[in-house]
Amino acid sequence: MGDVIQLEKLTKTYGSRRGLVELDLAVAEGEVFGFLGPNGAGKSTTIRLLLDLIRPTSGQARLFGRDPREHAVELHRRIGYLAGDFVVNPRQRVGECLTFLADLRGGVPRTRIEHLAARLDLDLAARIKALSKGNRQKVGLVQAFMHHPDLLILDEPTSGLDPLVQQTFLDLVREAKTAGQTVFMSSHIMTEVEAVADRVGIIREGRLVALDTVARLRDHALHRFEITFTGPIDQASLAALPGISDLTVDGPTARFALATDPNELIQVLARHQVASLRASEPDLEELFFAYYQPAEAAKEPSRA
Ligand SMILES: Nc1ncnc2c1ncn2[C@@H]1O[C@H](COP(=O)(O)OP(=O)(O)OP(=O)(O)O)[C@@H](O)[C@H]1O
Repeated sequence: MGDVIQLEKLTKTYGSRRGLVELDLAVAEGEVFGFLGPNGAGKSTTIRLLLDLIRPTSGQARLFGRDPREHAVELHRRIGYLAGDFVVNPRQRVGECLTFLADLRGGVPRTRIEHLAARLDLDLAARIKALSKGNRQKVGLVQAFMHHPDLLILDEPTSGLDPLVQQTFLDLVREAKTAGQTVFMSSHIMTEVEAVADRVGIIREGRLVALDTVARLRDHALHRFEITFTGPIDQASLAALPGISDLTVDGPTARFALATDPNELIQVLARHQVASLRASEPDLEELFFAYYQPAEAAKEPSRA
């Protein structure tokens, strides 16, 4: 399988302002890629460059091996795009608007639109201007998914959606993946991306600061432990464990976080009597926030 998205040293400056700095990235066919970062990190800039809505200052983007500028019409037919600031004619009814957008893409069976609208609990008869932000976002989702595009590019797709509809959205992404479609979605929420993405890129201040599979990120994330001993606690052995942080001892109970695998911890525990042990799921949100810190703070050694 080839790469659907290839970015080479993609750079965008807005006057003297940084937008995106030398982004190298490849997204494979059939992959769900989560593009994470705080507000102003450069996610929308990347997406607009991909779609040739803005032009790079230097570097290049390729979609399906083609230049988005030279092959815009052909490429846009293969893409479902949800803009971060999705806007449509407010005077239209939802159904009218979606039929119009479907016709622009060569037609979509009415049943497909009805099916997606029903799953997202979207009223096709409502006027766009009467819709809440969340319901407008649903219109954006239907138009992005309805024509079964080879590539879905979704900028903050769950923005404004209630939790139930967010779950339906995640189901749609899983179904797209099963059907072999490629998904590139931006977000500032780790948990939603973690639930569906194969790989995650974290962008901060225009630069890619982490790129890995969700599985490997999870391996590197902090595991929190709470261990109650029956005898005295050997605090020195615990404190000497590689990757340990936040160690506190409260009577017979020690609490700490571990950024490595637990093998050495197990060796320490084997020398003691343990009454109970609790380990929490690795917290990717914490890892993510470690990458989120502003550049100065990030120079401090990070637990992640
Ligand atoms: N048209 C523009 N003119 C000037 N600066 C811009 C423009 N668009 C974006 N920027 C700047 O580029 C940087 C990246 O913005 P971008 O919108 O790509 O971030 P983002 O990660 O999508 O954030 P958000 O979630 O807030 O949309 C920010 O500093 C932003 O102020």
